[in-house]
Amino acid sequence: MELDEWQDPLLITDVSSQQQEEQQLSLINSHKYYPFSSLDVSRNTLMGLKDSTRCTPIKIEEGNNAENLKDPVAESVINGRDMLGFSLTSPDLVICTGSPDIPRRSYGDSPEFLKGCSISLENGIKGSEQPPVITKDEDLCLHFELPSLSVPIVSISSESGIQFSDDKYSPQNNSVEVDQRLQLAKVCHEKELKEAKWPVEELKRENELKCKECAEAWKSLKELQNELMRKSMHVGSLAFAIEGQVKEKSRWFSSLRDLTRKLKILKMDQIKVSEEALLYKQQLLADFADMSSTIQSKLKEQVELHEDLKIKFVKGAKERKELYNKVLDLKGNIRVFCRCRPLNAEETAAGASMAIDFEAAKDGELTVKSNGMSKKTYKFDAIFSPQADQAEVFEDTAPLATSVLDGYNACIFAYGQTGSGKTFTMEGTEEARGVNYRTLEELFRIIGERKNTVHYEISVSVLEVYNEQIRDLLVSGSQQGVKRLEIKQVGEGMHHVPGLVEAHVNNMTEVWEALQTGSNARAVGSTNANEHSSRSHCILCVMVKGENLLNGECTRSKLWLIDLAGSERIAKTEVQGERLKETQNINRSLSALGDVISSLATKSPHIPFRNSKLTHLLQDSLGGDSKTLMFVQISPNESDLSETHCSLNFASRVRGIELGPAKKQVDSMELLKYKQMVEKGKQDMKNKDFHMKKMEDTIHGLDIKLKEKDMKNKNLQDKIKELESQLLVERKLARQHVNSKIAEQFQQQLIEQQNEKQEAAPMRPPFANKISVQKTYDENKDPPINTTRPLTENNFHKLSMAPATVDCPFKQNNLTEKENNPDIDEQVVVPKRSGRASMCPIANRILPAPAPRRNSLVPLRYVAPVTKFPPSLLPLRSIQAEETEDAEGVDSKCLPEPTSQCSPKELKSVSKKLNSVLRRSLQKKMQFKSPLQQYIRRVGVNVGAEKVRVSIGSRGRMAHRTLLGNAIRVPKENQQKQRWNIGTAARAVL
Ligand SMILES: Nc1ncnc2c1ncn2[C@@H]1O[C@H](COP(=O)(O)OP(=O)(O)OP(=O)(O)O)[C@@H](O)[C@H]1O
Repeated sequence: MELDEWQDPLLITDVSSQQQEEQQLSLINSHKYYPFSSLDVSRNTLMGLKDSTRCTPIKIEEGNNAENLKDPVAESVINGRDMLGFSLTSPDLVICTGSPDIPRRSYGDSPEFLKGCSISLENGIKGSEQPPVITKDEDLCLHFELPSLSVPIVSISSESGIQFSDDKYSPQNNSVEVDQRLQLAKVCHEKELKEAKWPVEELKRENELKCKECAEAWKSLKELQNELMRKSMHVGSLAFAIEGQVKEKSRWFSSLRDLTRKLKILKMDQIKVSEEALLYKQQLLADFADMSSTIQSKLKEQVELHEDLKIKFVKGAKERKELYNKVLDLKGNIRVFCRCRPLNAEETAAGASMAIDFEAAKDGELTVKSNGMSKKTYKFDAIFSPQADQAEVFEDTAPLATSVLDGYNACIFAYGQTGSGKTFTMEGTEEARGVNYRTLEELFRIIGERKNTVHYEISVSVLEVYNEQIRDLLVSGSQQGVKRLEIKQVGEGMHHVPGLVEAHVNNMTEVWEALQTGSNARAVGSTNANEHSSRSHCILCVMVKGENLLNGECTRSKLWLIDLAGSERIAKTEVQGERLKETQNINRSLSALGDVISSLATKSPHIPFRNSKLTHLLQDSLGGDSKTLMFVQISPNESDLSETHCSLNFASRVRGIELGPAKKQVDSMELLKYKQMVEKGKQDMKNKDFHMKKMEDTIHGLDIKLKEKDMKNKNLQDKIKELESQLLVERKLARQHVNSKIAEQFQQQLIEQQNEKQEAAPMRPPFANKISVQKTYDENKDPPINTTRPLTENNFHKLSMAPATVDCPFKQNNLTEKENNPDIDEQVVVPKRSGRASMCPIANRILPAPAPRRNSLVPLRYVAPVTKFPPSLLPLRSIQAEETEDAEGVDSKCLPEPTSQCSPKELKSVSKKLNSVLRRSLQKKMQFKSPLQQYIRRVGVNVGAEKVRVSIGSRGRMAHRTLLGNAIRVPKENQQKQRWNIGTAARAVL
């Protein structure tokens, strides 16, 4: 038989020859085609593989049998290769086949497949009652030729079934029938044995698969356990965060408590301060009234006292003036001081001798030598020797300045021969100021002393009488002579020169400038007697306006300071021309002065004042209402004795003149007095108003302070209210956040549970239908896998993931209502849906009993459900006992109701409600910006972990924690059993 004939259909007609076998093997090795493998008759094993494109040839080797060949076949099957295998052992023909059209798993069903197609040689080779099912479309004709066993070639066809290909193999023709029958019997036994082993093998195989599935389940269980651990750790972290929030909350509460305490203290202080301010205000008003009356009375007394003092002062001043004037009057109306100049250098050089004796000068007497005659003694008011300086001279002159400021007219003039020192005495030099300067200086000094009582105005005029003409020396030279100055009488006993410049002076600097101006403009000339002889009468008029601030008395007085021109003998001085004329005018005016003095001395009814300009100007001073002082200047030189005697005689006559009492020059005194009194009254009223205003300002300031304190208190109260409202809002937000977190976890668990179910359905065979397998395990004493063991070993039960944990999300509005209305009775809320995620894929989800409302994140204690889970599918079975024991301390009202009490319809509705609550919770969570961010931003105010209500704020009560409703404090022993410490607030477990 050619090998090519085997290709299609494959047919082994003679496999007995070694040559053919080798050829087949060679063909197999060459992969050209694949026969039904080789045939090893001695070993009664035949294995063939078909379909060169999809089957892997299996070489039959010595020792292989059908059982041994199972593994490679199985391996081949596992590798996904379709095969068609046959196994023939003993005379029985056992056909194990598979085709590309038969699924791989049908391999295990091959006995079913071959049922009815077994061939027994014992009662003759015949076909089965039902031909083998070969689903391949094409006819498959298999021919087995077993020459060694004289096994007929079997042809298997989809149409005809098994047929013997040759009649020579019929039983009738078999020569070794007995042996074969024995062998066939043996084979039959073996076949039966094999058939008995086959299910065992299948069961083993299935056992292995189940083991693998169990391993996978164990692995998934491990993963679930790890996931559960992660969740637990996450819950722990959440609890830790909540603990932090609780601490933060307690800190807030403590700070709020401090603020409340401080506010209370501030309120008390404010009330105290308000009361004090009110008392102070009332006292102040009373004091103010008392003080005002006291001030009024004191003021009145002071005013009266002031008036008395003023009157007394005025009276005293008046008396002083009168006394002083009386003294002056006693001393004489015209006082005469005699001053002798020292010998000048020329005279000293010429050997002139002193003609005047000043031994009795202190007594006002001097003795003058006379030519061949006895000495003559003159008596004057004061005698100043050549050694007397300017200050000493002015010392006795100063009282006149006081009289001028008191309102009296005064006149000081210097008389004497030329060169005797008149100008020196009146004007002086820069180093030695004269009477003019010193008198004005004294005036300003006294004005300074009296500035609080009397207001003075000083003005000066400087003029000269030169050649019987009045010249204003304060007018510049170009304007001199433009206007003729005349003396006019402006009132009784008052003469004035209209047009005369009156320079207002406020200090000595201005006085000095005016004096210098006048001195520079004065007409001087050189004579034999004096190099700088004054050729005119120089007059400094000081006008004083005084206003007594106390009594309003006004005075207007004048002080005449006159430096007369020097009298001289024309023959002696030998003047001529203009100087002669000047001298004549000077002598004429001095003669007129002498006449006036004589008239005054003789009390003539007519006083020839108007005989000269000089006497006309001095009329007010010499007329009787003035105080007059004359300096008679004399020369000590013997050669000037005659002039000295003339001067002293003239002075003696002047000294004898009685001018009468001086008259005070009062100016509109009454009117000014009343005016001053009105002003004084106004000033007093102003002072009183000022004091009243000051008092009102003080009261107003106190009122402002009181209002500020009220405002501060109000602000503090507003802040506390704001903090309270903020705390309430944050507590609500935090509670919503926690609830949404729990709802999210629960939803996640449900989703994972559903996913696990969906994944487990196609992958796993129906375990429920394989209970028999379990029994097989029991029979084989193969210990089943205890799925609860890992959980027990890990002590997972202590995490207490109780079913009631998922009950938190529902009734969120009730939480808020209850939070805001703690008086509402706690109502037992039927959970919408409760349950736990089952870790067993084939276990039905069993709804737990309705749990009470949950307000805490603390994992609730596990309560054993009434519904019994299959023992092998309850990994928490060992936990239940412990948790039940732990739950003994919990109020029985808090325990969930048995599930058996809920009908399926109720459970369905509860489940729907729970889903809706979860969905709303998730939606709320989605609407939140970020609860964690809010928590971080709001510095962690914890809420929800405990039903706590804190009363703070305006009532001033101390904040305290109050357990509401059915909140129960867990004993410390049970708290310590908990592995998680989630703060004080979490100890209240519902
Ligand atoms: N008491 C004195 N001590 C020192 N020197 C004096 C004194 N009196 C006058 N003399 C000097 O004598 C000189 C003449 O004085 P003064 O010019 O004052 O005289 P007089 O009387 O004003 O002369 P006349 O009338 O010509 O103006 C001056 O140089 C002056 O310094």
